[in-house]
Amino acid sequence: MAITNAGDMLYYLVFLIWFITALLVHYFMKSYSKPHHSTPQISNPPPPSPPALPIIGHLHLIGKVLPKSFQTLARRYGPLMQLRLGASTCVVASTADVAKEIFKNQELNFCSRPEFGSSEYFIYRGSRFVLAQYGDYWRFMKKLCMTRLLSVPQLNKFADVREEEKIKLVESVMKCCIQGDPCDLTTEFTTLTNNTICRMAMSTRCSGKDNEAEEIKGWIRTCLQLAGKVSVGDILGPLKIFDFSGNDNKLKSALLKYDRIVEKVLKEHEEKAVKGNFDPNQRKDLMDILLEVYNDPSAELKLTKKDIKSFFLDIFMAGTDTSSAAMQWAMGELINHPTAFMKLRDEINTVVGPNRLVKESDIQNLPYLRAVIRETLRLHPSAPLIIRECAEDCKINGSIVKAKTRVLVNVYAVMRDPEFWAHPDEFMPERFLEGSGERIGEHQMEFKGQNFRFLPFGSGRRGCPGASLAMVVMHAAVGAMVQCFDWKLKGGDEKVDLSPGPGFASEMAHPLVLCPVKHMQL
Ligand code: HEM
Repeated sequence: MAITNAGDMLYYLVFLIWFITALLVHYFMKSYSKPHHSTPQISNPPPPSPPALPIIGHLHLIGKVLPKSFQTLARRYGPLMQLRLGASTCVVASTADVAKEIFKNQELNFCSRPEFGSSEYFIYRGSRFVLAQYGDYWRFMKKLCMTRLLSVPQLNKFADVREEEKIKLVESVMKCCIQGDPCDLTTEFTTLTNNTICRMAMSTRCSGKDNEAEEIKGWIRTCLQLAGKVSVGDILGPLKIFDFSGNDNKLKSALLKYDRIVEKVLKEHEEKAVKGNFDPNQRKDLMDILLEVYNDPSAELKLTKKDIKSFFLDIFMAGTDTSSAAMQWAMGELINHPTAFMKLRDEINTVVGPNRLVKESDIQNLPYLRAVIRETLRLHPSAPLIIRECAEDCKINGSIVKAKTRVLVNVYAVMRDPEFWAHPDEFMPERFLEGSGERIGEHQMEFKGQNFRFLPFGSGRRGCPGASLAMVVMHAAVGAMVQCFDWKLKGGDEKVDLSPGPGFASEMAHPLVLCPVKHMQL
């Protein structure tokens, strides 16, 4: 990592001094307190663990792509292993059988998420639905998501909004074709998902003339980036209170700015409702629905405005980059597999014809498109490490997992397990087609975690409530990109670089910039 300024330099110097001192203190304490007799046999052993170093634990064994590093370690230490990354300990699950134990057989024991990274510094602490403990607040919000906010009838009411945003995406790429410019698909897909969620959530767009929405998008992006950096705090343990890098403070200030703008949009929605400007036939956006619940004296739980603002931050953070990353991977894989690309285009041509754009209602008649999206999510899950917390001591795979342990289900490893998947590292959409010989689950196209080999959206009560929305947006957008354009690589590259980026998420290491060539006239 390059040190770029004096602040960074000071930070690294202080960190180094702390690190060396702590290492020495740890060594001395250990050698003085070493027992002289061998420790008795433990009847309930913890999960197996690689040999650890003082202070840093297993950090030295971890490469920059976390799910891949964990997959490599699991081959040696088994499907359930314990790792210590600096000050934080976690248990990593890496096979479908162990995932089933966690997500199904012992579901209630693993229904909470731990506080991690930035959560202590969030101004919305206590209101975060994504990080909520399994309890009344989480149950209330989840029910609201499934029955109203992200339910299929509510999604259907906004089909026209998604159609408009998809057309804007096609027009924007077409503009690159006409001008002969390369097209940054990373930005295009992120704009699509941001705008779609923003319009469905609070009837504003995140680009063009709408400055409020543009600002919200900017602050959310900053929050996402800083939240990732602040997770390093987990590794520093108690020393994170010193906030050497200043990221915690930057995150707090970005969140306050986000809070101010969303508060303003909230007021506008309230005024509209009070003035009676609200047309009863007009569809309600998510903010209208949440305000209705906020004002409902008979609601099971009293929502606060902080809960509402926090919910929007959660769905932006959980829903935009995840969907955008999956679409980038799908395009990258398709371009590197021209036979699959042409097979998909032929299917769209046959079902949709040459005179109109593929739309959401076509998806059910496009099995190969559905197989392409599923195969993309199998190879490149946007949330490769699903984080849960164990409520009470329990036994899994012959080992004891202690209460309050963080458990990471490495769905990246599960979905590339050679025991269950033929040629697990190959992009082969055909495996998801009926009669392929590779049985996925009850239904060949199942994607909500009912079988425990295919888990892109997690599983059980805590599974992703945005899966249906993500699926319709991704199918329609990738379908349109294949239907309308041929894609050339920049500067003589032969293949799209499909290296994964660093960290927890599974984004591409480099932005996906390609040269589109018009194939279909709209
Ligand atoms: C390709 C796109 C997406 C992927 C791969 C994805 C994946 C996931 C995964 C793996 C989880 C954890 C599930 C578990 O613990 O079992 C999750 C949780 C969640 N996702 Fe998604 N997601 C996507 C899109 C979305 C969208 C579009 C939204 C909302 C608009 C959303 C909202 C959420 C929320 C609120 C949670 C937390 C649920 C809870 O804790 O109860 N996600 N997602």
